[in-house]
Amino acid sequence: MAQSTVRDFAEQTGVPLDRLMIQLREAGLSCEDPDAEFAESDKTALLDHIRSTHGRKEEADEEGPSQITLKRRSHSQLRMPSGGGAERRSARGSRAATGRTVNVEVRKKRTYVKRSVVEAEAAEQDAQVLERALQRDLKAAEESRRQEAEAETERQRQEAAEAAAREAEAAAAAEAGASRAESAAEASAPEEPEAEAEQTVADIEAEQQKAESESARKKEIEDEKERKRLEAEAKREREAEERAARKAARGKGKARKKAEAGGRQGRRRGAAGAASSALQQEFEKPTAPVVRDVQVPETITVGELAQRMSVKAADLIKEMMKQGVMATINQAIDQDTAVLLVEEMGHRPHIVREDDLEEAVLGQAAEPVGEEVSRSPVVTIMGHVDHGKTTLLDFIRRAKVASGEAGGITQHIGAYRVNTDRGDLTFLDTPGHEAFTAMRARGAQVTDVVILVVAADDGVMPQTEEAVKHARAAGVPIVVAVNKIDREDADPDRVKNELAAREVIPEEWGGDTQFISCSALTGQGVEELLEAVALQAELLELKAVRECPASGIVVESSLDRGRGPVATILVQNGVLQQGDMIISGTEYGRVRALLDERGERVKSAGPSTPVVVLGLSGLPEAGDEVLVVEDERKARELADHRREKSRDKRLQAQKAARMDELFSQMQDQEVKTVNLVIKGDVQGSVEALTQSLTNLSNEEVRITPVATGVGAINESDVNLALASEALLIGFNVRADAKARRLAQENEVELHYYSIIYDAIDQLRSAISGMLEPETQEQIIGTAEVRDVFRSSQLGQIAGCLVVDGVVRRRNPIRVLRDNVVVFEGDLESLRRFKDDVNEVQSGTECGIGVRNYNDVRVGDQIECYERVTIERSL
Ligand SMILES: Nc1nc2c(ncn2[C@@H]2O[C@H](COP(=O)(O)OP(=O)(O)OP(=O)(O)O)[C@@H](O)[C@H]2O)c(=O)[nH]1
Repeated sequence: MAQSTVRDFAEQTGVPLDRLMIQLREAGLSCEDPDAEFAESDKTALLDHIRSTHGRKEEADEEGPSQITLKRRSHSQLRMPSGGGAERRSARGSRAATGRTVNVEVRKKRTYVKRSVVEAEAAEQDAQVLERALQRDLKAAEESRRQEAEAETERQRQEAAEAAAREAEAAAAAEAGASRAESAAEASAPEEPEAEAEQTVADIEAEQQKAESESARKKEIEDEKERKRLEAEAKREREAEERAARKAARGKGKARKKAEAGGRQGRRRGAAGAASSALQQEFEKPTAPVVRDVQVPETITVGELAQRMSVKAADLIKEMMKQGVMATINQAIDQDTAVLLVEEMGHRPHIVREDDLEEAVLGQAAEPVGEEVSRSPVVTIMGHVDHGKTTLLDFIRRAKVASGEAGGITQHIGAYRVNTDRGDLTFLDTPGHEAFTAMRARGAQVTDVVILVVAADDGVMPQTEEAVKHARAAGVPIVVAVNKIDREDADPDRVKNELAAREVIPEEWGGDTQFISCSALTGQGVEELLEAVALQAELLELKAVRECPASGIVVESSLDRGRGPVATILVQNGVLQQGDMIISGTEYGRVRALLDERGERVKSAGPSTPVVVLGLSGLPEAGDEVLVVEDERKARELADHRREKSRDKRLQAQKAARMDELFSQMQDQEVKTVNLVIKGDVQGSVEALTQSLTNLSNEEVRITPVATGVGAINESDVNLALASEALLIGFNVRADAKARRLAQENEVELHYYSIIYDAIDQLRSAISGMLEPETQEQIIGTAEVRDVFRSSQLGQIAGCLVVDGVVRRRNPIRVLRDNVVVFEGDLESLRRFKDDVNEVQSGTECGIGVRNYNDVRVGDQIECYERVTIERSL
């Protein structure tokens, strides 16, 4: 505490200095110099003195009165003139005849206080002030002393701790040293007393260390407690902060959303609110359009494409609408459309090939490399229905196929290898009916030569023409078999003429097509036909690679109850072995057995050999490529990949179809839909039937196959037919017991067919019933207006001559002027002379009154017509 003088103290307290000096002197303190230091001891003494003198002074004052009060009273009279307010104002005045006299009494009081008392009071006040000041000062001094003492204690404690640490270190060092010294001590015994002395010192030091370490340990515990407390506190604070931050973030999020919305609106409306300005602070607006590299796979959903371009799906959909494409966010679009859209939106599309896995798995198999060897030709027989295709093949392979077929028509592709004198020929027996167009087209793709069968008695028919087109499109040479030459009405030249008209020119006429007259029934000319085919094949120099993984084409597939999926495969390259792992479309499997066209087991099949394969996981599609792969894992991988791809594509097609439907329905609400569920024995038949039935669709009736499949009709087919209100068609298949029961319960009709014509005809007639009957107008008579009369009763009457047909009173009419209809309505009256008649024949004059029309003129024509309702059929 800073030192102060007596004068300072007097100034601080406001007590006059001389009084303070008196007080000090009275307290017995020798204070002559007011600028001398006012020590604490002096202050204490002064305080004691003040406290002690306080009571004594009061006692001393008790001697004699401390004050005297003097009182004086004086009287006087005032004379006041009479009247006026003075009288009233005088409270004590007496009334006189001439004036008034007022007695005035004045009282004075004066108090005298003893000087010593006043001084004592002042001294008392000062003493009180001094007492308070001294108390305050002394208390402050004491407090500072206490603080100093505490600081000192703390310092000492710290020093002790430091010393303890030093000691501990020294002890550790000493211990290390002691172990070293121990051996030395053992060697030098005379040093023992010194060692003892050291021991004593060491004991004391150890005692000290112990005490110190004890205190240090306590301190550590305290520190630990403190640390934990601080940590807990910090944790609480952190959590509180986090909570606050989260809350703030939520608030900000909302604010940002609002800001974004505001920003958007702002941009749209051109108004910038506070929110949009916040947005601008957060994001820097790009100075140039951002061009992105966008990977475009084979199929992609609209949403995903938008994401890859970093645009909003809604914007992309808008762009698509501009391009005339309607799509939803989850709809898959094809690669071409996606590329177009990416370009339209100013980005760079990169087409992603999804065949990498195909290449990796199939490798060499896809592209056969190796020494090429000659192979036998694959021949397809085509022609119009009933022109003798099956009979011809039957003759060639000497087996009765035609007689075993339902309705005498070949229902699906069969592949047969036939040994002839001119080597092996592989025949694909394609049916002649138009329904099998798709299969024929597929057959032509694997075909080297086409035998076009034309019945000599029938000539070129629609399917003959179609076969020519398919062969031409596939670039396959044709050999014409002019069949049924044994028939009396056979006219081979007619066939030549008709085909020449379709640019199939016979060799003898300077063309390049061999025409062979034959009879499939008698076998006449069949040898020549085969020779011609062999010759044609020779010209083609057909080759195949034998030493490579086998590959081929699925000709047909069906589900066999005992053997599972069965596929007829035409091997094109390599040699297919039993035990090979093959993949075909989305199916794969190890070849369990190979069967030839006679149903006999074979171990292998080389190029141009048709073979039945057992062991696939499912039914491949006719026309699918078959490839041998290294192992099952790869085959499975690839099959899965393809399945996924095909599912995507199917999804895409389905969605597109729905959209189409939607739009067409919007355009025309009157369209009737016939849904079909078609099941068949083999894939080819189902496909063909589906196609030909779908082709029956027209503007008014749409035929939609909702489901197709191979195998018996089961419960789920019936359920599907129920749900989609579909006709259930079984082609060469029947419903199983459960399905039959379900169908019966729900009155679902089952339509079984084994001849494709029947299915088509029946559906056609069913659909015909659904067509709206057509109403046609037929003009039944015309009359010319020769004169016009007016009748008071009937109004205007036109005198006419019926020039054509008959005019009937009940039929509607039209009035034509210069062949332009001027009125349409009914007849009011039809008269012949004065009689009303119902009809007037041609060449007869009559009077005609037209209802609600009085402007018939001479030269007009009155046309009488009737409306006829015509039932329609397809
Ligand atoms: N006279 C005579 N009849 C024949 C000849 N070839 C076929 N036919 C008869 O013609 C009819 C039809 O013969 P198919 O072999 O079934 O005719 P297709 O072209 O195979 O008929 P689809 O399988 O329905 O396409 C049968 O009755 C045969 O007997 C022939 O060369 N001469």
